[in-house]
Amino acid sequence: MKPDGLDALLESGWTLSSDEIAIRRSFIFKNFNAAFAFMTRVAMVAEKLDHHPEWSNVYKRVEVRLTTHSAGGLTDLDVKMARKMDEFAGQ
Ligand SMILES: C[C@H](O)[C@H](O)[C@H]1CNC2=NC(N)=NC(=O)C2=N1
Repeated sequence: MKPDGLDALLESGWTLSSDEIAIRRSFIFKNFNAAFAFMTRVAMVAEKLDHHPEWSNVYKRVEVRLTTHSAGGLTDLDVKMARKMDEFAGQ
């Protein structure tokens, strides 16, 4: 069952994994400081929602994968996190 809002995310830069259990996006910032500031802001939301991204950072790039481990697929929480990330990244 696809969560509400997923299609809009997929039209705005997020991509669905081939097994359809996760979405991904690559964010590029102006420098490492901006990338790390983004990650810090997202970390606060992740703790609040008890929903955590899989991500990696190299210099000014942050690669994100969102899925709900307990559900084995995508839920409303992934959509919520993706929207927050887009907002914080100015996307
Ligand atoms: C015990 C704790 O609530 C769970 O492990 C939470 C933490 N963060 C989580 N994050 C994500 N992405 N999926 C989960 O199922 C999940 N579960």
